Amino acid sequence: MANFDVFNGDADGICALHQLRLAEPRDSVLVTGVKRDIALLRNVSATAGDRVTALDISLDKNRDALLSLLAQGAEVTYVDHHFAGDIPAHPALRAVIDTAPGTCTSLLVDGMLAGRYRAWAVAAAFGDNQAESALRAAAPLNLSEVQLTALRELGECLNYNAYGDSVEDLHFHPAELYRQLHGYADPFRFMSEAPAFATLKRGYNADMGMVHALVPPWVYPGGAVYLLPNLPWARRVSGVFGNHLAQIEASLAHAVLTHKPDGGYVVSVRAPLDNPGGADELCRQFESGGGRKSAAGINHLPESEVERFLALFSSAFMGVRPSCLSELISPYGGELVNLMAEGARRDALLHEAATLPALTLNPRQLCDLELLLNGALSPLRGYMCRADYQGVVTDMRLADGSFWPMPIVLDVTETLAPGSRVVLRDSGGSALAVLTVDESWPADKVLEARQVYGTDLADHPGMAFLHSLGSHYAGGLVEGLNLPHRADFTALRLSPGTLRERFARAGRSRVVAFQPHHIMHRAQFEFTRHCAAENDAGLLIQAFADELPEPQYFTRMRCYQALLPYYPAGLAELSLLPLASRPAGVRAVLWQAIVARNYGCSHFIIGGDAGAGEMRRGSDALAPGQILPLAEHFAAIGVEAIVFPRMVYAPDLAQYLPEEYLPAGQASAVLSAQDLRQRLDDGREDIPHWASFPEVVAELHKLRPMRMQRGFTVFFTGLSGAGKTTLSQALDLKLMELTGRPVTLLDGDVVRTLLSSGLSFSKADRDLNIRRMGFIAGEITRHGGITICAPIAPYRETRQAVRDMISEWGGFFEVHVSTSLEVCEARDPKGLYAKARAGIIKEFTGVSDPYEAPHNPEVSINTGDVGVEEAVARIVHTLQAAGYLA
Ligand SMILES: Nc1ncnc2c1ncn2[C@@H]1O[C@H](COP(=O)(O)OS(=O)(=O)O)[C@@H](OP(=O)(O)O)[C@H]1O
Ligand SMILES: Nc1ncnc2c1ncn2[C@@H]1O[C@H](COP(=O)(O)OP(=O)(O)O)[C@@H](O)[C@H]1O
Repeated sequence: MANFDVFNGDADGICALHQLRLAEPRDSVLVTGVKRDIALLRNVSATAGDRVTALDISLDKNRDALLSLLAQGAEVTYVDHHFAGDIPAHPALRAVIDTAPGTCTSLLVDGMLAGRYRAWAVAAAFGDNQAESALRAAAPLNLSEVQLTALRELGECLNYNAYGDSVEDLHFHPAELYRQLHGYADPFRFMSEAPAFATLKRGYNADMGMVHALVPPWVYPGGAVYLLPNLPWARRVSGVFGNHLAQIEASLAHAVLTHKPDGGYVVSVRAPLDNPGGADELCRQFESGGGRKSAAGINHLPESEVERFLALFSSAFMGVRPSCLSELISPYGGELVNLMAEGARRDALLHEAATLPALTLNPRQLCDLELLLNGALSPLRGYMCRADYQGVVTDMRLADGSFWPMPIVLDVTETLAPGSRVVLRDSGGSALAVLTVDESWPADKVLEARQVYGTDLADHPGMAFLHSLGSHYAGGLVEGLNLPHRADFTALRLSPGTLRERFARAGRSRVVAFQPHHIMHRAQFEFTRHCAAENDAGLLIQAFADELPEPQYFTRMRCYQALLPYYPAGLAELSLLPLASRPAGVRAVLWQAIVARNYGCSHFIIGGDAGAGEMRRGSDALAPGQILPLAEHFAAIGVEAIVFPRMVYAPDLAQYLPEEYLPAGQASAVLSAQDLRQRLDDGREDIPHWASFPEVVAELHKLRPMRMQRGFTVFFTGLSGAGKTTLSQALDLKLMELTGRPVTLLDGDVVRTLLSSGLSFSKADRDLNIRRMGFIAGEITRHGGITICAPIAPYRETRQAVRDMISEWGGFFEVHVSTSLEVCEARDPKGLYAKARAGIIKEFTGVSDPYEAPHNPEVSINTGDVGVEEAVARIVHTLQAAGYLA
């Protein structure tokens, strides 16, 4: 005779079995699964005389299997509180089924056991979101508040463990969790002693932290529908989250849609706690739906059924709810400017544009124009005229007295006639806008550098920026014809209008802006999430899209995209910001805050970008003493400033926090950008999860593969006849032997006959020759290839330029073939030295032209002393030591 204990994997199923087996111990086969796995009886192969106990799984969903077990002669005890339909009458079936909203299976078992082990039933009732029933059942136990709270926590944690798409998502297989429980008759001892409980509690807190600031994408008068991403934490918390919502807003119904790994959604529905009914009816209208009156779910809701579900949900729960109108921050100056011409006006302008003089905008000017056209620079309606410009430069005020920190003018190379009209084009010739010139004047860059960029220094980046501008400025109104054409990440190029609409639809009244220039790691993620939660706000990540499309840019964007699913669903929006940044310290920050406001943001995070060194704090983004005056200016802008603190990770607390809040004695950890780079270079997988997300690290690995997979260039330099060609050819063969990768050999002679034919041996031509070679080597290195260059390359400065160009993409190894002039001349393999000495060849390196030996080459080889094999071995060794060869 065999025993089978079949039970739902949630708190109610596990506790019900635990109570029963404490009272009536029995060796049994355990049959269970994730909470949604309710058709469990079919997994039981019992025969005559076997005893089957089924707990907390709907009889209706197990009807066929039950009938077949009974037909086999098994004896079945069935205890449950879910929809049962007709209960079969059979002498071998003992059914204790009650579908009343206030009960649960553990309470039914508790009734069967006359209250023995009641505390477990209380925990289960809490876990099943039946707090009132739990308290009623607990009354005779005379528990303290602390004990009641503990039982609630126990129920919630046990219940939480059961949610997931499959048992892989769970912390414990429910059968294993039951076994862990089994040693404890006293739930309080279980909580204080069992490591399993500590694990669940930690997991629960971490997962609930993720949903803390969720905002529902669908809101109805009677309830709200939330969306969770396709990630294990989301699958784990989906059901518990429903209970949590039910408790915090008892008058409303809630549904949580969780993306499933293979498409579609798992759905949890909770009826309002104040009026518990209707959840099961709603869910049963879908093929895989079922449950109880107050809490029900759908195992698989296909994408195509979402609309139908939303319609049924909103009509099932028609309660009255105060409408939550969005009170998004207004645009700066009150109104969102839209400079795009439409309809007949646009047609007329397009027609006129064909006849107008044109200005072709550079990438920076394109960014400025795009922000003007889409309203991000509201209330500006064009480029500033002189009075506005001067007010802004000297006093941060427009002519009308309103605050504005950054000059926005069109820089040109000569004065434009007032009243004239100019068409602004992109480099492809598309007409973007028509400017009516109001004023044009010569730029006073010295004044602007001092006032706006706070500098007189020639090498200040602000000065370089100003010098990149034309010598004159023009101001005047702009009418838009086309937004600058952008081919990359088009779905992320959202205008202020579009974003405002999205925020309003989501019922947002507050939005925090974060404008990163660099990759966001865990510290940035945690702080931004925290800011949004603390301010009951959404988050807008405004990724700067102002650089030329370098590979780093694409990596950056892909990293932001990879990060998004980690935010609670609906919390964060990612959008590209076509803002050409200015190295103007405080003024730049203030300007960017105005732009953020126009995009709908009420809060603005200052600093926090993970730059070349370590993560920059808000205070590091600005010079000391600049933070305080900011407050006043932010007040003028109407946006709340949040200064990014130095975030540290506290391993013992398993969380990030600002360093200043780190409790005394707590250890802290920070992974510096340098350390991260080093680990990436070494191909190490051990980048801690607290430092960055694996998806982000994977993107970085793509951009910066480990050295072994990266391209490199071996650059020989030395006199004619020194042995460059001989060594490079031998190295070429060796590298192919060792790596199996193709190698490109660019010999001085060969390059001169093909790429640089016609070039002389003057200094200028030699430089050009080497730069060409360097460019090609750089391209090959960039794409992960191996290149060997073997020119004379007599000038140090040129070799350094090539080194700089190539090191950006991969390894650069300078090999000085230092064979002496005497030896080279004695060899004179091509008879060139003889000709040079005879004056037949002019400007011959070493004889009548200079050779600047390298100061710090990676390798130095004098082929007068060192044989070819030994020389190649030395180079290979250097490449290995640097990690580029195995
Ligand atoms: N005036 C003069 N000076 C130096 N070399 C001369 C000159 N005229 C011709 N040659 C031949 O050109 C080869 C050097 O070309 P490179 O392109 O390597 O020279 S450079 O790096 O641009 O200085 C060099 O090849 P190698 O002997 O292999 O070095 C010479 O064969
Ligand atoms: N150890 C050595 N390494 C390289 N070349 C050597 C060595 N010993 C003698 N030679 C000879 O020196 C000459 C070097 O010429 P080459 O490789 O064309 O020099 P480069 O390319 O620097 O002008 C060849 O004739 C080569 O056979």
